[in-house]
Amino acid sequence: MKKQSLYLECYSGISGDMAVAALLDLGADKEVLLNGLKSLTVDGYRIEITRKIKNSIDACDFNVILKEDNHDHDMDYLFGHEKPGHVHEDNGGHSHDHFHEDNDEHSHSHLHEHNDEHSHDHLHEHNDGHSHSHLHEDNGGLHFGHHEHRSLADICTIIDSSAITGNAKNIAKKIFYIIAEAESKAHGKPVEEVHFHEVGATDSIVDITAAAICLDNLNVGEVYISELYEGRGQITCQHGVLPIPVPAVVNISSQYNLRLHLTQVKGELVTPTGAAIAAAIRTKEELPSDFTIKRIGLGTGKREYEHTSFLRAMLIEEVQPSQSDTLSDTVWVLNANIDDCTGEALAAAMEILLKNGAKDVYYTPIFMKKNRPAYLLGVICSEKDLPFMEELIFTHTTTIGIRRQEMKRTTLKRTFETVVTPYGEATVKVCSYQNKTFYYPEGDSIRSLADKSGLDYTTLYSLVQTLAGKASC
Ligand SMILES: O=C([S-])c1cc(C(=O)S)c[n+]([C@@H]2O[C@H](COP(=O)(O)O)[C@@H](O)[C@H]2O)c1
Ligand code: NI
Repeated sequence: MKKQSLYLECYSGISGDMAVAALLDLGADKEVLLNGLKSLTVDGYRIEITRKIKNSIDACDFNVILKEDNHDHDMDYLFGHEKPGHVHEDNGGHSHDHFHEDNDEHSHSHLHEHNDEHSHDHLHEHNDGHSHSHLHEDNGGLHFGHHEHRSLADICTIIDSSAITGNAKNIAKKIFYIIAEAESKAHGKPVEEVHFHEVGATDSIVDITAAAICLDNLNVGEVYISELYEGRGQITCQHGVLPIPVPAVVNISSQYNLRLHLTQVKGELVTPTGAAIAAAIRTKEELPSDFTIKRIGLGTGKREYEHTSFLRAMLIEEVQPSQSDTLSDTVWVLNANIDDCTGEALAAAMEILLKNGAKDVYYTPIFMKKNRPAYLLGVICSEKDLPFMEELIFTHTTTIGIRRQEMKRTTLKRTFETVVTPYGEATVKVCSYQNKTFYYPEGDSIRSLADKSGLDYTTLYSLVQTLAGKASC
């Protein structure tokens, strides 16, 4: 039986904890996850898996609750900020979420909007006195109290010495490698010298390993990821104030060709860990045009936004091509309004464009500025041919500007058949749609039969169409 595929719909962004929660909700085995995490040589935390209602939508919530004395977070605490999505447990043993609603004046969220009247200046004060780089300078550089400075090699050792499956280990290490690569680029250090703070802390190791265990456990075939919806503004982390998307997210998106979609939401919707998970697990870029949804999982984030924020994971089954009459793809449409080119030159340009791969070329008579009768040139082409088509238009017409637009296209699948008539052979295009079959004789074929036979085009067209229909019965 064909494996089901995973589709992650990141319309509220993606973070490590959202990914784990969505995969658990999708059916990943909780016991396998908890046993796998227990085998990691990291401690000072506990896991909480609960349900949460967000804007009346029920979703799964995955929480890594750090014990107060966990050294990884000494400095976060001192700075008064947190990694997104994780809570500290105070000495009294009860946890408190640092991600309160915006209107909570005691909010300790490290998400800092400069135009937000509830901003917390104490986060900035540290910028003056301390470097916030998460990179550890070995000689005389700044150290963050008892913060652990884990390198990629340290983290790989932790993962390798755990009891999780080989595949889960590889996924977890790949995610960390992608983050290390992005951090290395952001801070100008070789990958081996990147020392993680926030993203190497206990909760990140747990989030990333948990995502890897869950994905492995779901045993999916392909993995599709939607565009990553990202917010805007600035965020304060150990580096100080960073623009959103943060450098690590931008680097990962660029390196792994993840599509970002910028929204008007204030705040960080895509974290480096979330982007790295997306980059590491995606196996195919284009979501199949036809699929059925077998199961849905929703994972919440910890931050509160106006929109209902969750990561939606779906187990999907592609509808096999034979079951569908149509194909879906993307084409580009180029346009230029031309008022100063001769008809002869325009005809030649059309021929050149068609000869060089344009799917279609057309002219529409228009009236344009200054009451000028003119032509609108339209060229349909594939993405790969786009630069060459533009070159040909600039070279062979007088236009000095070309508009372009990407368009989704649905086409009927077609086959070509040869029909034998008393006057020679003709080619017929055959398409099926909703249980009906259509026969479209090729125009050039009919014209050549008309030339040979002396019969008119319409008579020959219906003859060929009838013969094609009969032949297929
Ligand atoms: O600590 C590191 S390495 C770090 C680097 C960057 C860069 O963009 S560079 C950003 N951040 C921010 O820290 C938190 C935690 O991210 P997780 O992926 O671990 O959830 C987040 O706000 C990042 O933007 C940290
Ligand atoms: Ni960084």
